[in-house]
Amino acid sequence: MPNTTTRLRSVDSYRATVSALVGDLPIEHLPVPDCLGLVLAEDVTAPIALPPFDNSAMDGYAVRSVDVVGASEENPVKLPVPEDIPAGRTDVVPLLPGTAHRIMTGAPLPPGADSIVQVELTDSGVEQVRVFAAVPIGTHLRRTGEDVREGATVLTAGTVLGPPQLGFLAALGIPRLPVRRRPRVLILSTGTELVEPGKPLAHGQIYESNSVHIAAAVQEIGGVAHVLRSVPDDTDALYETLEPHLKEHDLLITTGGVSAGAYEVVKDALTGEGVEFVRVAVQPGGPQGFGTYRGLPVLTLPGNPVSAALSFELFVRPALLAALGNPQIDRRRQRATASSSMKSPAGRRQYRRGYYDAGTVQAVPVGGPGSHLLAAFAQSNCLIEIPEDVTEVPEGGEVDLVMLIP
Ligand SMILES: Nc1nc2c(c(=O)[nH]1)N[C@H]1C(S)=C(S)[C@@H](COP(=O)(O)OP(=O)(O)OC[C@H]3O[C@@H](n4cnc5c(N)ncnc54)[C@H](O)[C@@H]3O)O[C@H]1N2
Ligand code: MOO
Repeated sequence: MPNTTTRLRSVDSYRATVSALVGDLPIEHLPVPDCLGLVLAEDVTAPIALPPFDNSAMDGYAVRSVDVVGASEENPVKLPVPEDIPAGRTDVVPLLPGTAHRIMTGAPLPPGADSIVQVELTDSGVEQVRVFAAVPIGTHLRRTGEDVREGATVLTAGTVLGPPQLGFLAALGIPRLPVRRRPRVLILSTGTELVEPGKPLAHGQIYESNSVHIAAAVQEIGGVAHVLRSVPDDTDALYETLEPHLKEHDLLITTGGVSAGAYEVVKDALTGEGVEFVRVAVQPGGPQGFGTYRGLPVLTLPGNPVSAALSFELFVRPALLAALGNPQIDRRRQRATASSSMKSPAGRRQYRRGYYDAGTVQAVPVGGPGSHLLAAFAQSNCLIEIPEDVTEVPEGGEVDLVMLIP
């Protein structure tokens, strides 16, 4: 009897299943430059103040403001210049009343000085200097702790580390950061018809593309992708290919071989080996599998390229982001009006590829619902989400979008 009674899992419950399978990644202390895109696992306090010492914001002369009162082009004030203080000078050279030290940007302010006269307002003298303008106290000074006080909490756990955060933490002299380890994801495509790009295609063969998409998507969220050579529809080939790699990874993602045909290599190889095959109420992306194969968490995605990509987007991406400690696991959403009508199967949440036009606030469906339409996906900037209980969206109807761009 045909198996038409398999219970469909809801999108939300399957998301939770995948997140629980992936779990949290362990915390490790990584060199700051290696942390781009990772997430702080603990709060960071400032080990030093920034700036760490009072210093000059300009190339010029450190003076006491009272010594240059009344200075002008016509009546310059002449001061002897006993010291030159380039940036990086570490000894302390106090300023005596009635003198000026030549000083460069970033050099420590000499005790006794309270202002900087920038070089453009002087004759640039070396032994002595003529100052052509008065400066109020505090001119062109950068004060200790003005940016950060020593001991202050400067970034909190959950902060995503981009270039500004990494540069700032380096400025504090912090060499390593507590972050959750990058997920190491093993990727295996299956299908006898698959050929590596660059090689000739025979009739009936296609280029393997799922692993390229999935690996890029893993890397985009901070993971490390390890792509295996694709395997034909042969369970022994699948076991042998996986065997050497089961230990050093956090997750295995396979694509293909999970539906109802005669050669379902992933289903055949992993049924009874800790992997459960289910159907999710989503289109594309219905046939899914999850479990643990010999200690390694596994997600088996359907082979159709858009189905595999959407499965990653809907289930794997949020799970990996959560595993990394990222508080922002969902894409930005947007309301829009549909530029044309769309049909959707009853009881399934459909994701159509779309183009969101911010000017007209319209969502334009790109291509049809078919899960082989790769060009349409590549030309999209959003997914149009059609809920389970909606079978038709009329032209001009309101839709929710999942934005694929920031
Ligand atoms: N009788 C039924 N047939 C199908 C059903 C079903 O319920 N009953 N479900 C359909 C749905 S929905 C999907 S999705 C696919 C999933 O099938 P598989 O996971 O077994 O995937 P394959 O059959 O191996 O491949 C499907 C399709 O995708 C191409 N493909 C596969 N891997 C790659 C790759 N790495 N790169 C590029 N393209 C790939 C493959 O050539 C096929 O065209 O099953 C439906 N059928
Ligand atoms: O549900 Mo399949 O994943 O449409 O293509």
